[in-house]
Amino acid sequence: MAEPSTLVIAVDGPAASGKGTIARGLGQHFGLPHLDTGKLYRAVALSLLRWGGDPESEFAALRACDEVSGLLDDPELKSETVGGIASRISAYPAVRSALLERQRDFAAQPGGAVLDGRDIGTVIAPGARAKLFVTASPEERARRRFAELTSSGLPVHLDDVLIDIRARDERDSHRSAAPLVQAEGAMLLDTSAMTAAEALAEAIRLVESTFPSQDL
Ligand SMILES: Nc1ncnc2c1ncn2[C@@H]1O[C@H](COP(=O)(O)OP(=O)(O)OP(=O)(O)O)[C@@H](O)[C@H]1O
Ligand SMILES: Nc1ccn([C@@H]2O[C@H](COP(=O)(O)O)[C@@H](O)[C@H]2O)c(=O)n1
Repeated sequence: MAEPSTLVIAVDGPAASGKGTIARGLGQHFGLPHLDTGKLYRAVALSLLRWGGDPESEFAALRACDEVSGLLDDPELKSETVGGIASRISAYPAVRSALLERQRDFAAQPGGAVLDGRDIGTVIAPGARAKLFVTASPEERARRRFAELTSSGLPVHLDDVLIDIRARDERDSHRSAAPLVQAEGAMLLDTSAMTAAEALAEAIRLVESTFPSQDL
């Protein structure tokens, strides 16, 4: 199989499904730059939080988009508070439009790129060569998020994490602007019963299945 010269890989899926781990691994495997697009929405949320803007105001959230670049490496991006606000402000069409060009430019790099998020295969890079929709049961995703948060020393309860995961799924899947759906042509990867290494190996296999066969 010949590896295509331009390889854009779109990885979408719900919260804590493991899409970021897979997308990062695909980037390393295929030598492609990777963008976690959730960070952009989290940065808008963090900017809003620090400035004291109202997450209920689309106008305030749009203003917060100006501050994204300086916040992308901030450790507070990972907090559940920021993630919750991100899932609210990401429903605003004005916020999605403000972040669109940056993501499309990343996807258009020579050679290709890997992007993960909620609307990569539907809106950002609908022409991507390989599209994956990564999922896992809400209970398994809650366990993974719980383990991640507790290992960072954050005191959380598993039940609360599950409630949060379900609320996030509901908001991300039912908003009118770029809802989370399996894109046309996206290959489903359910990682519920897989280790992270098994999930990456399967993702690599699925991406390689889209390569053109080389004539011998
Ligand atoms: N197959 C797996 N089995 C167990 N744990 C996993 C697996 N895949 C990822 N994880 C762990 O689950 C947590 C969430 O994974 P990851 O950050 O990749 O998910 P995500 O879908 O990108 O999350 P989000 O975008 O909502 O932040 C991480 O701690 C990661 O190490
Ligand atoms: N392409 C994307 C990426 C993310 N979002 C929203 O941001 C929230 C945080 O994302 P994480 O992947 O870091 O959990 C998420 O809940 C989505 O609402 C988005 O809309 N589109």
